Amino acid sequence: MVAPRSSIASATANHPPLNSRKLLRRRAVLNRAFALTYACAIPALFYHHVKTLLHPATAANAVATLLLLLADVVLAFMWITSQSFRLYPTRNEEFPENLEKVVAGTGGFPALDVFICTADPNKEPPMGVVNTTLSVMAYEYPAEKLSVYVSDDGGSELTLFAFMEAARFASHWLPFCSKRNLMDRSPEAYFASNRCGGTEIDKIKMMYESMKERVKHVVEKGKVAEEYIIEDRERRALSKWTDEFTHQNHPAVIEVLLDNSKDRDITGNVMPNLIYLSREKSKNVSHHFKAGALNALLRVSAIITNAPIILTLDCDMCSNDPKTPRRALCYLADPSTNQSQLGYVQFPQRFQGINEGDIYCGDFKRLFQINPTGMKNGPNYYGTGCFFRRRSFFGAPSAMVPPEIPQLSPKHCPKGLIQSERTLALAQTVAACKYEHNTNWGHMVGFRYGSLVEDYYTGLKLQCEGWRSVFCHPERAAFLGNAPICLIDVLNQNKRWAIGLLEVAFSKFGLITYGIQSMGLLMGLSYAQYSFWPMWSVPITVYAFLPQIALLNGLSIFPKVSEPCFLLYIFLFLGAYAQDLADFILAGHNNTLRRWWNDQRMCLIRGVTCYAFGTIEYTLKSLGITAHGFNVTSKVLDDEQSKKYDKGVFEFGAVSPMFMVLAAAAIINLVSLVQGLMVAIVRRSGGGDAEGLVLQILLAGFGVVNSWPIYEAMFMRSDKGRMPTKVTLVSAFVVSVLYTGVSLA
Ligand SMILES: O=c1ccn([C@@H]2O[C@H](COP(=O)(O)OP(=O)(O)O[C@H]3O[C@H](CO)[C@@H](O)[C@H](O)[C@H]3O)[C@@H](O)[C@H]2O)c(=O)[nH]1
Ligand SMILES: [Mn+2]
Repeated sequence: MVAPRSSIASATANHPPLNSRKLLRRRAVLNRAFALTYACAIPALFYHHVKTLLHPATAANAVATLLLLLADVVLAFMWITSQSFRLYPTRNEEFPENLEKVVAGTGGFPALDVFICTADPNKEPPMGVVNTTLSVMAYEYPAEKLSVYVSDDGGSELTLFAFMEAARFASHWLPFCSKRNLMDRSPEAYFASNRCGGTEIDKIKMMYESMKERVKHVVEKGKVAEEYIIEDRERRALSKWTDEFTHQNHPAVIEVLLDNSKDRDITGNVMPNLIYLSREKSKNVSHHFKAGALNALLRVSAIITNAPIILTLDCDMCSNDPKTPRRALCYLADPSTNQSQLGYVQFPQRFQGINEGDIYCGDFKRLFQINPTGMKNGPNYYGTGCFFRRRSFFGAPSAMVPPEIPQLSPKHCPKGLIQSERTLALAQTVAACKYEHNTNWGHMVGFRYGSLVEDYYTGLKLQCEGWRSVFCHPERAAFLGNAPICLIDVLNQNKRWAIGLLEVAFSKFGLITYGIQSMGLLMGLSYAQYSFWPMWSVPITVYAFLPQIALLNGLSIFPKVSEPCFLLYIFLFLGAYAQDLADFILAGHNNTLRRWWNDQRMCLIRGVTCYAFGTIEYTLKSLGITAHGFNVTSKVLDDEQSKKYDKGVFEFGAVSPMFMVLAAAAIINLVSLVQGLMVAIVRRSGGGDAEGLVLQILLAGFGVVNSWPIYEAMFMRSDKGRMPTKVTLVSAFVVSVLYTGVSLA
């Protein structure tokens, strides 16, 4: 990529520009000035802590200061690493209208292989996967260059059946989309916007509904009934599901559902390839979750089409703009950028169906939209919505690591029909579960193994090898996915991320020194910010409990109002919050104050729940005590839950230890606020002063305001989503034990 100096457009004498990259100067200057000021305040805080530690008033004060010091060290570390996202804020722009002219000179559009992963027909309804698939098959891209591969880790005949139906429907749907020049090319999204009228629309809508009905029926029955099977080849494919076939133990299944060398849509036009793959599974062989699925896709697609460009998608990430591949090519096919180093183009994860206030921070704006604009060598990989150069999976830009057989090399040109016996037999071999034994797959080649966040880990390794990336963030979302709408699902997803990030943090590649050496200071810090992300649990937990317990005991642990350090605390707190708010508002897309407030609340909630529990689970796993897997997030939309979510009501309902800690934090903040205010009033009326308690009272007040939905769920609601009584009782008990324990000490 071009260096981020000022605005640089990619035009040369020979062709019009395809992209430009602009440094946001004013924002950069403001961020840098603020960073400098803040950086002076942090040592002052540590000076204050050390001074207190050297002359503590009581033993309790010494312990409290030590814990505060620990919390503040982590906060300072997080602050330093987060600056790496703020010093070079940039904005990229693409000019897809110029693309055709440019690629015409270089042999036309490159072939594109799309990978879609699904893992469980119960949590990921096949109709959802079908919609994602249809939306990308309908891309405005030469159909003879486009192949869509669906990986089914659930090994489910139900999913295969849904795709047989989808292949038939596609022959009507694709010409319908291009004739009407639709933007929404996922049928569900298109019909949901209620466009009725016109016999043609009614006809195709009926066709879609009847397909949906059949798939729904088959999924409900859990079996494909004979009457649903139309062609012989479908019967043959489905007959692979014998009694011995289970999702953990089965041979590889590869079905070419559409073949662009012969299949045509109803208007006689070529259709893209559509290939179903369920890699071989055996209980005794580790399959490396999604990374394993993607590597199987890399190999099988290499044998069949071997396109130089690859798009990876999660099963719920529908295309929302048919021109997206062209946008990605504005970078990947730009003759004026340094082609030999650009590894991937990442689009942000954006979501549909988020409620108005975004109560669970489903948007993850900082992670998916704000931070990537500031990463110097380009964003990390987010697992979905990312266009890769196939070559980037085979070693550094300058030193290719060849695969074990030449047919898998990115340089290889597959010959012959994609359905020839030889091709399919080789594809079957590379989809075998033992195929990777004694090869470089997962380590030097392909998506990387060893972390539950295979996306983050793979991006890190690619960038360490010298690949660069680009963040492409058009106004209209390129893809739209589903965010979980139930608090426990959100927390479990984030817990999985926390565990995966720690797996990277404590590997050789997670070391900050390694990152800095390979990618430079700022990129090293950016990646460190993420891999140590779960450490947020330390300061958040300390600040959620410690000052409050001290307040309950009338113990002052922060400076008095009249001391200069009081202002220091106020500046550090308000400064960080104000900057976060400014970043949020400037990022656009539903940037309301309310959303920001809910976003910061979720940070606090995650701090005492999933980050803390993720750290514990990671530790237990490292000690060999427990094991953990990839717990797929449910994409099923329960009607009642959706309604509640749309109203912005928090959903607790589950008896989870995470909720116990959360409830305990909420209770202790409330109780300590009340007690603190009473103590302050008593002291003042007795002629004394309560200046030393002011910061603690303010903090408890902040905790209480943030905990409002938790109090409601504990004391004011009677619906299924309220906090289970058991959780409330256990946490109240924990708080009283803490209180008595500390007051006795
Ligand atoms: O063994 C597995 C497990 C998962 N998946 C697929 O992986 C995708 C992501 O799974 P999901 O449960 O939706 O996880 P999220 O936490 O929502 O996903 C985020 O985090 C993951 C890493 O934990 C990344 O892989 C994703 O791209 C990223 O969107 C889905 O399409 C699954 O079907 C598989 O193919 N095989
Ligand atoms: Mn997901």
